[in-house]
This record gives sequence, C-alpha cells and structure tokens, in this order.
Amino acid sequence: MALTSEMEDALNLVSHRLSGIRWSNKDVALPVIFCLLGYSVLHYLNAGRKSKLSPPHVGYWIPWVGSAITMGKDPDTFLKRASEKLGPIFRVTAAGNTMTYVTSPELISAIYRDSKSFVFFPLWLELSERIFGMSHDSVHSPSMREEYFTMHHDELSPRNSVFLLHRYIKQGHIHILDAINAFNGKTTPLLPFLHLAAYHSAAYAFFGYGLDVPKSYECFRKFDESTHLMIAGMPRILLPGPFKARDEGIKVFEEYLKTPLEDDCSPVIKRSREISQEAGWSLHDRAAVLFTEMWAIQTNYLNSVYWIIALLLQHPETLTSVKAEIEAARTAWQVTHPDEDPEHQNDWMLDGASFPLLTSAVQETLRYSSSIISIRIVQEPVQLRNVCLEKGEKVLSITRAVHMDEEIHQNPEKFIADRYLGGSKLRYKNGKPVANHTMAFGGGVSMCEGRHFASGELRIFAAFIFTYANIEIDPTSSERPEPMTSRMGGGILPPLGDLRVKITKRDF
Ligand code: HEM
Repeated sequence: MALTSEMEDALNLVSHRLSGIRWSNKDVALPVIFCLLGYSVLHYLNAGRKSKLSPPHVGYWIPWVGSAITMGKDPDTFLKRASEKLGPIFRVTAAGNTMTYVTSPELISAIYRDSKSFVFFPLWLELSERIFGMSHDSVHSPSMREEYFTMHHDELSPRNSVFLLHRYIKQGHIHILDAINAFNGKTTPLLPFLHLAAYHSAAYAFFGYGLDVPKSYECFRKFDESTHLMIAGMPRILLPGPFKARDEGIKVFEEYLKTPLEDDCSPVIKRSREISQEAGWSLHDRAAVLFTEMWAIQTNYLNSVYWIIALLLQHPETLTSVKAEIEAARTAWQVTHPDEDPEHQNDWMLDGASFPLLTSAVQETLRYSSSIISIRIVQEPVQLRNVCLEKGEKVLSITRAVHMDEEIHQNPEKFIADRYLGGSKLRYKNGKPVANHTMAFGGGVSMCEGRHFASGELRIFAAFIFTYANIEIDPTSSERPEPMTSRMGGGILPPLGDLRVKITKRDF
C-alpha cells in the first residue's frame, strides 16, 4: 500500500513536471509502474556490486525519482534518519541526480578546508551561465577571475562594509519610514509590510537612483521563487515564468547601464560597471552580472529580515529586552551628539552600540531559518573519512543538519534569542568541541562575501522597525509562520504562513 501511494505520488510529480507531454496520461500508469519495478530490481542488483569504499546509498524503489518525494516532504527528518542509519556521509538519488550528502560538522569542515580536492569555481561558472544568463565568453574571461572577483572581495571587506552600511542607514530612513507611514494604523500580514521596505533600502543603497528599483523587484521576486529548482537542474522548459522574469530583470539593468555612471551608486556597483565595460562584455552580460549582484544582495537578506522581526514579535519578553537595548543606544548617542546633523540622526544604529542581545538574536535567526547547502565537485579521487569519492562527484554539505543537531544546540527547533550571547561559546559533539557549529554564511572558498554587511544590515533593520513603529500581533489571528523546510538548500527559508500584525507609527 505504501509503495503504491509513493508510486502514485511519483507519477503525479513526473506528470506535473512534464505536463503537456502525452505519456503523463493515466492510461499508461500500469505499464509504467511495471517498467519502474523492473528498473528497481536492476538498480538493487547493480548497487550490490558497487565498491565497499563508496558512500552508502539511501535505498529507494522508484528509479529516477529516487528519494525525491520522501526527502521533499520532510527533509530534516529524512536526513536525520539517513545519518543515524548510514553515518554522516551517504549518497542520495533524487529526481535523476545522485549526490553525496555530508551531515557532520567535522566532515563539512574538512571539505571547506580542502579546496583543492573539493572545488566550487566550475560550479559557479556553470550557474552564472545556466541560471543568470551570462555568455560563456564573459564568464570565462580573464577579467572575471582576475579583476571582478578581487574587486568584489575588497569592496565587501569589513572596512568597506561600514561605508555601505552608512548608505543603507540613509536609505532605510526613507524607505522603512515610508512603509511605516503607509501601514500606520493598519492590521496587515507582516511580509508585505517588511519586504518592500527592505528591498528598496538595500537596492537604493547599492545601485542609487538610476535604477528602476520597483520594476526590478517584480522580476527579482518571480525569479527568486524558483532559483532553488534552477540550481537543482530544472530546465527552462519546466520553468518558463521564472526564466522570463530573469530576462526581463536583465533588461531593467540594461536600461540602468544606459544612464550615466552617477556618484550615487555604491563603490562595488561603480567598479562592477567599470570593469565589465573595460573588459568589453556585451550590454546584456554587463546587465546580467548586475542582476546577479542584486539577487545575491536580496535573496537571503529579505527572508532573514522577515524572520528576525517575526520571531522577536512571537517572543515578547525577549522583544522587550531588545527594545530596551535599542532605546538605550539611541538615548546615549543623543546625549553625546546633541547637535547631530539630521542626515546623521540614525548613525547610532551603527556607531553607537554593539547590541549584544540583538546580535545574538540575529545569529540565532540565521541558525533557525537557514537551509544552506554548500556544493562542491570532487576534483580528483579523494578519501573522506572511510569512503572514497570519485572525480566529478557532487558533494553537498548540509549545514542545517548541524544547526538542528540537539547534541550541538539544545532544543534546536526553538528560537532562543540569547543562545549566542557572550560570544562564541564552545559547543560539543561526541565530547569534542565543534568550532563550526553555525554556518549560515557557508564556509571555505564560497563563504558569503556579504556577511559583514548582512549582519550589520539585519541589526539596523530591526533597530529602525522597533524605534519608529509599535508592532503588535493581531490577537484575533492564530496563524503563525514556519520555515518552509521543503525548500531545502534554498538559503534562508521563506515563511510558510504569515503573522497578522497591527502597525502603529511611534511619535517622539
Ligand atoms: C542574511 C543574509 C545572507 C546570508 C544568510 C547569505 C548566505 C550566503 C551563503 C550561504 C552563500 C554561499 C555559501 C556556499 O556556497 O558555501 C553566500 C554566497 C554569497 N553571498 Fe551571501 N548571504 C547573505 C547576504 C548577502 C549580501 C547582503 C551580499 C552582498 C552584499 C551577499 C553576497 C554574497 C556573494 C557575492 C556570495 C558568493 C561568494 C562566492 O561564491 O565566493 N550575501 N551567501
């Protein structure tokens, strides 16, 4: 019975994905099931002959589909059970791909450290072409590797991030306050109130006023909804809308590139425009690289902004302490800066205090809501623990398995805002300290370059919201958001459901 329903699910999945192709017709279901069963038997006979040094394989019945349905329904439980049964390194077949999954902190750390055996760069090149629409020539040009990457790394360094954060504060003062004014006195779902304010603040801070930001938001949103499927390899024919949104988004940036390079954009975008022009990339490619920038800036940040506010609202005692911390920083700043120029009236959010509780709450938010998978390709056959990995294999480091490990983080399913208070406390697994217990920004060669900026902007966003607005959960609504765990590997997970809130502008 269980097998039958799984097969039914599988057939539905396949026919849904390939809708329009005739063999999805239910009349062919029985012969297809027999073929699949035959394939399954062959698969098992073949699996038995594999080298004992290969990682163990999570068993499945339906070829091609593999574990896609079971894993897709509840990835956390699927991966926990697989780790308990097979250890921290195993293979999973899902939707036609077989990949190696790694779930323990020490193996993830070993992969991050060994950047010669586990490479990321070819994958980055592939994604830039396949998902972000850049041409092969531009992606593989020497300017990309020698100039663009170096520039990017420098411009997002901790020192340069402070400058960017000051730009963000200025834009936040305009766009977050606009949203508070627009929603003042209203009861609303939280997401629409936060998202546009957050998107606009970051977009104007980076790109300045030459960009049609509202138009770029529509394209970004439609594209971003499906990037996890694109990364998983789903082709354009199955995702026509999101790829069309990407093409339209690139056009918005083409228009931006036709405007003069004004001083009101950030140094990283200015340098990007200069390098790509000097390198002689086409207008399309120069726009595509900016569209990629916008995606990297917004995708995880928007969901993080949502979670930090939604989680604090659901923990009123912590929220009271966070608000007190924010208020104390603001009043202390006003005492020492009585004649502050209005243009710098919010500088206390960055320069005035370190916000220990809010900083811990941000880190806890990222642990709680992230599903970060770092993908690497095995460059040469390599041994990892007691298994051999073959050249070309894709290895996925599942950081969420570490974030949700109850031995490392007590009550991992709970949001505990002060979990990280007092610095990076030691955490243990099997009696050994775990240094990489929290990896919301990934690690190794592909570690998030925007992490210094991102950590600051999340604190600033929360400081704006709780300084300039009172937000209360609507007592008549019992709906509560949950991280959408089915979007496994999708970065900071979007919410499933929302929180209804009443927004009131605060008067000083
Ligand atoms: C809370 C917000 C953010 C989170 C959680 C986050 C997380 C991540 C993660 C997990 C990766 C990939 C790591 C891997 O594959 O191992 C990444 C890559 C990257 N992120 Fe972020 N990110 C955030 C915000 C930002 C922002 C605001 C920027 C830009 C200002 C940014 C720029 C980048 C870039 C450029 C990369 C690619 C790095 C590389 O391939 O070398 N991120 N981010």
